[in-house]
Amino acid sequence: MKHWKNEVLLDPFGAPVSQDRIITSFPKWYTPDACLQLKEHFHSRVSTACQHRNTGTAGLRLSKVVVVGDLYVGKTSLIHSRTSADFLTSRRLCKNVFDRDYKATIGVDFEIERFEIAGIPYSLQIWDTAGQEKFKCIASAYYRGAQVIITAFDLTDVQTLEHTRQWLEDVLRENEAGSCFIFLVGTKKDLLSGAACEQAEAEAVHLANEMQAEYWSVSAKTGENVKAFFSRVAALAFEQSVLQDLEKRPSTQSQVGDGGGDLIRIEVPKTQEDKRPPGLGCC
Ligand SMILES: Nc1nc2c(ncn2[C@@H]2O[C@H](COP(=O)(O)OP(=O)(O)OP(=O)(O)O)[C@@H](O)[C@H]2O)c(=O)[nH]1
Ligand SMILES: [Mg+2]
Repeated sequence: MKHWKNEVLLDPFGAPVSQDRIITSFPKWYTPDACLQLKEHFHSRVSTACQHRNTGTAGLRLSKVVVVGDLYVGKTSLIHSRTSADFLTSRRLCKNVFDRDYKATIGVDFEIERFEIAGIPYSLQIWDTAGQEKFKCIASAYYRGAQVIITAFDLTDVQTLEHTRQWLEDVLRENEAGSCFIFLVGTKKDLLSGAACEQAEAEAVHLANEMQAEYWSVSAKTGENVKAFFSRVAALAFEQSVLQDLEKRPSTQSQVGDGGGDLIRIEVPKTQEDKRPPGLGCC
């Protein structure tokens, strides 16, 4: 059983999240050719636990997301971007401001992104790392305890795609094998179209399968797929957290109830299939 090393509990009575961070149904993948899970609904045990407000500490926890990739690929812009057709005025995912000029990240930075998933508050702690070689040793000190790894590359620069393999290896070295959800994200989709875009995506999907990663193409400039992508990340991480919380309860039987009145008891299956880390080979 994995316990997230950076586990931090949040105030359950924080301010409500904005409407667009409310996730009620399981968000879909970008392409079925490179996705972590092809299902369209939350796991039945997770749905039941959410309905009965019996998600344990999962709803109070921060899940760590580490974003890596070459310099200038657009990691910071992706983290801060939200859907908007206006590059200048688009509200950022976390900060609600936008700066079109390049400002290299120095070492690391992080943002907390709050969601409400199936009625339960849930937060991602998104670590934005520097792509510049000279900051690598600082950034790598923060790789440990990642539940999600996002390896980003620039769709217009094939070299940055080739480097994602090394970035992933570096993060995986600091984490338990098979314990992380891995995403490969092609950025700056607005700069490519037609055959060039299809070609870049095909190469990325191929690599994503080798990396056992889920593939997404996004644009921080137009906001295309940004919200859908982070919703997908949040939902997968949330579901895994709830399932782990249910599993780590004292017996193999979990109580599902609202803390008062009658309780329904459900069997928590303990099959090999059930224990497999959901980040790998689920398609
Ligand atoms: N056209 C376009 N430009 C983008 C997009 N995303 C980022 N950029 C630009 O790409 C440049 C680099 O973006 P950053 O987000 O700072 O890149 P980074 O990966 O964080 O770079 P480091 O912090 O040095 O590792 C900036 O000038 C952004 O405005 C995008 O979706 N489309
Ligand atoms: Mg940056």
